[in-house]
Amino acid sequence: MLVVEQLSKVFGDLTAVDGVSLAIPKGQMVGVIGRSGAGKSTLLRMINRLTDPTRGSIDNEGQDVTALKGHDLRLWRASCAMIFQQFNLIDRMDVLTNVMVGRIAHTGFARSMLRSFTDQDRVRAIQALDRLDLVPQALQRAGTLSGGQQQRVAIAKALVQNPSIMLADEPIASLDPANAVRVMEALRSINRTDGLTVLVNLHTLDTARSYCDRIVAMKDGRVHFDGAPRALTTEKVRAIYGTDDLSDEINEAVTSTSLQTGSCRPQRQAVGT
Ligand SMILES: Nc1ncnc2c1ncn2[C@@H]1O[C@H](COP(=O)(O)OP(=O)(O)OP(=O)(O)O)[C@@H](O)[C@H]1O
Repeated sequence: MLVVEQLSKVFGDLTAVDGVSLAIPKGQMVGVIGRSGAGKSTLLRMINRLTDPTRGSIDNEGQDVTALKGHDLRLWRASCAMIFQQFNLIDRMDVLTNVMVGRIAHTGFARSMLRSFTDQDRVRAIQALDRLDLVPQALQRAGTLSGGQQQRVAIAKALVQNPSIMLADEPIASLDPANAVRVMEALRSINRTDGLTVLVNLHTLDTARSYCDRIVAMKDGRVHFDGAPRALTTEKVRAIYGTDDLSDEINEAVTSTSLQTGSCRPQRQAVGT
């Protein structure tokens, strides 16, 4: 169980995250939604400890994450893998090496930079690429892949860290709908098959509804809704996104693009339905 209690982050005069408390059971897939600036990224960055909280606590399976330093902090960051909108790959390096760099917390920085990886690292990386249908691209330079492929390489790189939690900060925001579906399917498959806890920030309400067990909606740094997708009623959506005009759809301008995927995918929710 990942437990966040009264977590806050203050930047100067701005409270970006304001007293957020969440208890996330192992293996849950949680979508974090909300308008731009609601505090979604800051929340994920604090959980990974890329940003230090101003107040509050983070506890994972009884470990006080907020207190971690040095080697223990590096291990936490590895076990709590982060995926970003902009992939964070080294463009001129081949895909396989990019993925093996994910082993840095286990192999050490020097070996990783010298690209001195073990056969076991290579096997792990190829297995991860295989899961994401990327073995044919293993020796290609990362910068030559499509955005969707690069994001899947980033997921493979996260997988070789051997994480127990995966944090994805708007992983599909730069992708076209077809690639966005592949990335979301990959995250859900990892969640379902490996039992990894997944927290994913999304601009797309439909995507959160389609893929996540639970939706946490943030507004002005606070949790405004926390529950099952079906409990997120039109009224609640209106309040979260601040749409006053009751005849308006919760449209792309508010929730970004909508994904149409293969099965059991609800259509875009219109206000009043
Ligand atoms: N390092 C920082 N210094 C100052 N202000 C920051 C910093 N990081 C974030 N903020 C501010 O904190 C608020 C929350 O930002 P955050 O990126 O967490 O929101 P978000 O919901 O993820 O938005 P988006 O969907 O646009 O990424 C914003 O007002 C943002 O400008």
